[in-house]
Amino acid sequence: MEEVETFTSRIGLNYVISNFVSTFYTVSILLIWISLTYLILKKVYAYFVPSNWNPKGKHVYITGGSQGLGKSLAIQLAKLGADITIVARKIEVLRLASDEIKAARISEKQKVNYVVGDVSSNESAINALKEATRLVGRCPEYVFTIAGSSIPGYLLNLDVKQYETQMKLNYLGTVYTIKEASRLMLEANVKGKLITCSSLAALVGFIGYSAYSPSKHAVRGFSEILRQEMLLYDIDVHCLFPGSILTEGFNEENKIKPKITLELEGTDGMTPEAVARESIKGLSKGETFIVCEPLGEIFLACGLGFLPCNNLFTHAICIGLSWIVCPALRLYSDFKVKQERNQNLKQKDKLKKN
Ligand SMILES: NC(=O)C1=CN([C@@H]2O[C@H](COP(=O)(O)OP(=O)(O)OC[C@H]3O[C@@H](n4cnc5c(N)ncnc54)[C@H](OP(=O)(O)O)[C@@H]3O)[C@@H](O)[C@H]2O)C=CC1
Ligand SMILES: CCCCCCCCCCCCCCCC(=O)[C@@H](N)CO
Repeated sequence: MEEVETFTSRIGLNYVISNFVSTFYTVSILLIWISLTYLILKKVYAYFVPSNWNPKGKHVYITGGSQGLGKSLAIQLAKLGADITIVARKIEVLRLASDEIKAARISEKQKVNYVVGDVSSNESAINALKEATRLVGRCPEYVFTIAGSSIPGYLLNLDVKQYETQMKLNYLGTVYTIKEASRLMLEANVKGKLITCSSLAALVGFIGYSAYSPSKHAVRGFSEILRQEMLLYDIDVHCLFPGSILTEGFNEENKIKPKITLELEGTDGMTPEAVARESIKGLSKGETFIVCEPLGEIFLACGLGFLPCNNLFTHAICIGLSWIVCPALRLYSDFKVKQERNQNLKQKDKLKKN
C-alpha cells in the first residue's frame, strides 16, 4: 500500500516537473519570438519613417551655453550645421565661447550669437528669447535649457534661501524659457524641439542633495507632462539625465560638498563633450528621457513611470539588474552614513571627557 502511494506521488511530482519545464520552454520561445518581431518591426518603421532630427540650418538656442555641457552641445551642433544662440550672465565667458563655436562651424553662413541674460528671471528669459529671434531673424527651432547649478550641503547647514535659489534657476528657469519658446514656436508654426536638463540625482536621491535634487525632480516632472501636452502641437520634448560631468560647475560644487556626498558621487565623471555626444545620439533616436551611461540606464529603468522606454531589451535587462544594483547602493550608502554618525558620536564623547 505504502509503495503504491510513493509511486503515485512520484508520478505526480514528475508530472509537475515536466509540465513546468515545457511551460518554461514555451514561454521562453514566445518571448524570443516577440522580441525578434519587435526588433524587425522597429527597423522597418525606422526605414519608412525617418528620424526628424536634423539640426542643419536650424536655429538652436542654448541657455547655459557659455561653458560646460551647454558649450559642448553648442560646438557639436555647430559642427552639424546649426545656427547657434547661447545665453548666460557673464559677457566675457559668452564672448570666448562664441569664438569657439564659430570656429567649429562647417559654413561661414551659420549664425553664432550670444545674449546676456539671467534665465532665473522671467522677464530676462523672455527678453533673451526676443533678442535671439531678432538676431537670427526667426525664432529658435531647437531649445535647450541647460543653465543650472548645484548647491550641495546638509539641510541643517543650508539656508532656506539656497533652496529657493536652486528652485528658481533649475526649475523655474526651465519653465520661463520653455513657456516663452513654445509660445513663439506656435506663433511661427514651427514644429521644433524642447530639451530640458535634469540629472541622475533626480532618479536616485542621496545625502547632501536636498536642495538640488528636488529642483531636478521638478524638471523631470515638468518635462514628462510637457511631452504629452506638446503632442497637441507636434513639438518634441526631451529631458537629459547626466551623471557627474567634469565641468567648472562640478569643480565649484565639489569645494563645498559634504565629505560623504563627495565620496559617494566620486570626483570622476564624463567629459562635457562625451555627455553632449551621448545626448545628441539620444535626440537623434527620438528618446524622451536620455541617459548617457550604463548606471543611468539602470536608474532610468526603474524610474520611468509610464513613459516609453528607449529600448525594450536594455530596459528589461536593466530592470533585472536594478533588483541587485539599487539595494546594494542603498545599503552601501546607508552604511557610509551610519559610519559617519558613529564617528561623530565618538568625537562628541571625547570632547565631553576633555
Ligand atoms: N556637472 C555635473 O556634474 C552635472 C550637471 N548637471 C546639469 O547640467 C547642466 C550644466 O551643468 P554644467 O555644465 O556642469 O554647469 P556649469 O556651471 O559649468 O555652467 C553653467 C552654465 O549656465 C550658466 N548660468 C548659470 N546661471 C545662470 C543664470 N541665472 N542665467 C543664465 N545662465 C546661467 C553659466 O553661465 P553664467 O554663470 O555666466 O551665467 C554657464 O554657462 C546644469 O543644469 C546642471 O545642473 C546634471 C548632472 C550632473
Ligand atoms: C540610494 C543610492 C545612493 C547611491 C549613491 C552612489 C550613486 C552614484 C551615482 C551618482 C549619480 C549622481 C550624479 C548627479 C550629479 C549631479 O547632478 C551633480 N553633480 C550636479 O552638478
